[in-house]
Amino acid sequence: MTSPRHGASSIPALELDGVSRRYGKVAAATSLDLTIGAGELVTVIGPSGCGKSTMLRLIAGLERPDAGSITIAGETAADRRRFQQPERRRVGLVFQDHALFPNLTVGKNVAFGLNRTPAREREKRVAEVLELVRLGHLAARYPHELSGGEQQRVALARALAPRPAVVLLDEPFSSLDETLRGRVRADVVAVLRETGTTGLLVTHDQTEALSVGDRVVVMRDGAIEQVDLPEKVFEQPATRFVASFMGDADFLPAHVHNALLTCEIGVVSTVPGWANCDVDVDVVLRPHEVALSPDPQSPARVVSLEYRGAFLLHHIRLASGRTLRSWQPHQVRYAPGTPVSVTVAAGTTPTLLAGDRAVTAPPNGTAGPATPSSIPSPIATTSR
Ligand SMILES: Nc1ncnc2c1ncn2[C@@H]1O[C@H](COP(=O)(O)OP(=O)(O)OP(=O)(O)O)[C@@H](O)[C@H]1O
Repeated sequence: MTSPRHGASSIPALELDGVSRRYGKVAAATSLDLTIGAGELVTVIGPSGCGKSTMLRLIAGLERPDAGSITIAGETAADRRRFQQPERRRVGLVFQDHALFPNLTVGKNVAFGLNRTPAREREKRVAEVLELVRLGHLAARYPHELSGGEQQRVALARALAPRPAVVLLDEPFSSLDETLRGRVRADVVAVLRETGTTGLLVTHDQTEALSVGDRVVVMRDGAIEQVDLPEKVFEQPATRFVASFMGDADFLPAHVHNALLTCEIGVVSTVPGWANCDVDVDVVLRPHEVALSPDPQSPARVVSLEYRGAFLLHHIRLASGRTLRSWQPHQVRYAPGTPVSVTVAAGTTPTLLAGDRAVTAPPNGTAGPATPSSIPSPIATTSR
């Protein structure tokens, strides 16, 4: 979703500038740079231990950065000299485990962060945010009398009540079962969007990261690998790691010569700006970009099938022994052992890698700008 957000102001809701944090030998955050506009919803994803929670804890003021600065709605929250305590930061928190006070009613839980607000105004605000999450009728209940999804909506209401500049959500849906998860996610995202709230949401789920975020932050080993629109992160990954982490990806050694990208399965595409070069790269191919057709002459073989519900993932071994994966619809099922010709699907604009980084110009810089042009129609590229 990339809809423009109302309530947007020109002051970023959040700015991280060179933020670093170590725990002994572990670099949990390394020179993080990130600017989030008011009203934006940004998702953060990366392998376990890559520093996602550390980033949120630094923003919330639960950790001090070793270096760099954090600015929330134009106010310095942390830098070399200053450190604002968590309760003074305009940040709301929503965790996986809801973290509601069990001995307080829903209404009192939501009122908790409003202790400096006059009583009448506090009551009004509690009623308002509970209405927003459609739980006004449950204000007198205790947390244990609510479902998991309702508890998470209360946690969101509590986070929103003091009108924070940014809400940090740390895997807010991961304790919910699959069915409930989708519903609660839709509810929470709708509330964030309706209220124009800026959000930073950590998730382990790639589909969630891509579908919920206006932009996606991909982290690895304490550093940000890429911050981009969801479609860019998926279709134009900046690194080999992002390509393989955000969805299935296979890599084949390839060569660009006279603006033609070729690899073991034949001509992949043209690369217009690479006219004068002769370079080795790797090409990234995702299963939906790999087309198959039975061909008794081909040395490529289907080695196994994986039923993925919406499609059948075919694992193919090429003549070199390298493997590729190809999505096929249900009615197409090539049994293991079937010889198949392998081509790149029409319209594919593949990512090229030099080493571990994506390149859009020849690595040696000898030619002009270059993005592989998509293939207008299938090119006969039987793997031999
Ligand atoms: N208080 C701490 N003391 C020492 N090491 C820590 C501390 N907190 C985090 N770490 C380490 O810092 C690194 C980043 O941890 P962090 O919890 O931020 O990762 P994460 O991406 O949120 O992981 P997960 O997805 O598993 O929750 C890890 O190596 C972790 O072991």
